[in-house]
Amino acid sequence: MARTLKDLGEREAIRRLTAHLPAAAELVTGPGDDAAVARGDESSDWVFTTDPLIEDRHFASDTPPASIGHKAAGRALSDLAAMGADPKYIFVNTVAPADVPIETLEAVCRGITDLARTHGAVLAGGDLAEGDALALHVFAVGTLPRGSAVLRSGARPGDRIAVTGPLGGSFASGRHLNFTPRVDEGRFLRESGLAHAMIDLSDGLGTDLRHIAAASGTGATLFSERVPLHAGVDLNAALFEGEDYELLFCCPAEALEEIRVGWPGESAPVEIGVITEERTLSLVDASGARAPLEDRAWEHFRPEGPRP
Ligand SMILES: Nc1ncnc2c1ncn2[C@@H]1O[C@H](COP(=O)(O)OP(=O)(O)O)[C@@H](O)[C@H]1O
Ligand SMILES: Cc1ncc(C[n+]2csc(CCOP(=O)(O)OP(=O)(O)O)c2C)c(N)n1
Ligand SMILES: [Mg+2]
Repeated sequence: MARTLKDLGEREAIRRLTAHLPAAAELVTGPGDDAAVARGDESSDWVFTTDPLIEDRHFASDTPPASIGHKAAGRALSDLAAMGADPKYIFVNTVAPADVPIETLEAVCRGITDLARTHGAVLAGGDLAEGDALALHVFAVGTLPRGSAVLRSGARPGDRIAVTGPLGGSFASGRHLNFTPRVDEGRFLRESGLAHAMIDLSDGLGTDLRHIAAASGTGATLFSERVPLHAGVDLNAALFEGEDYELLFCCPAEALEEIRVGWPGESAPVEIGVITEERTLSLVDASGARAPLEDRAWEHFRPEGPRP
């Protein structure tokens, strides 16, 4: 019997789709990171990413159009931030049913361009096509000095794990629609040269830390009482709900103070754990008790997964 996406889940399906792709000389980082990195001129690299935003999957149908645009652009900018890139260009393919008012799409577009401008990017093009539900497919292009992208794969045993802000409750609070992508923070971490690895938290800390550990060939320990939580949410929300769009990065313990001193954001990053040589993921609570970190964050095609 044919195996469907529902049988495999999003992560296994992506693994299969990307398993045997041919390499290209100028492509420094292909599938597997928050964005791809390609050689530009002798002093710079290009960074590319794409993300869909689909009605009833990523936003409810009654969402204000400007918020839809903000979120669509914010997700792609967050991926560029996770590489430490300077955003440059955004493209958007808009898919919409025929009865959508033009004013709605104009407001979506304003949501995109307002956020893009804040982060130094411009809307450079796209396409418009008819479809059954509103969907925005955003492509974002950034740049950074040659060889300086912060990858998922650079974490080393002993590195401290830190996040740029509180987690959990993104969907219930509406933060998934109006978050600020951590572009300035990502750029600062890249410029500092102090971060060994970085990822943006879209699927949930539990899964996204797993991506860092897998790419780096390490494990990780999280200290549960250190994970910063948004008001009114518990640790499980922070670990498994997703859509926080904060950055998680790994750096040597002694780098944390220097990072805090130069930090461009409002609140300093919070140290929540440590990278381990042993390739397992675990949670240590206030009493020192250790438990395995469950593997059950957000995944497309998995209706039994945690849904808000
Ligand atoms: N259908 C696909 N074909 C090729 N590469 C893919 C596909 N889907 C995802 N990828 C790649 O797999 C990696 C993980 O994807 P995803 O989980 O969507 O990343 P993110 O959470 O950062 O948006 C990325 O590097 C992405 O480019
Ligand atoms: C209507 C609706 N249902 C559910 C959610 C919750 N949700 C949708 S996608 C997602 C995770 C992140 O999205 P994904 O497409 O996996 O982004 P990526 O990891 O590829 O950046 C979550 C928690 C939502 N935001 N809106
Ligand atoms: Mg995802």
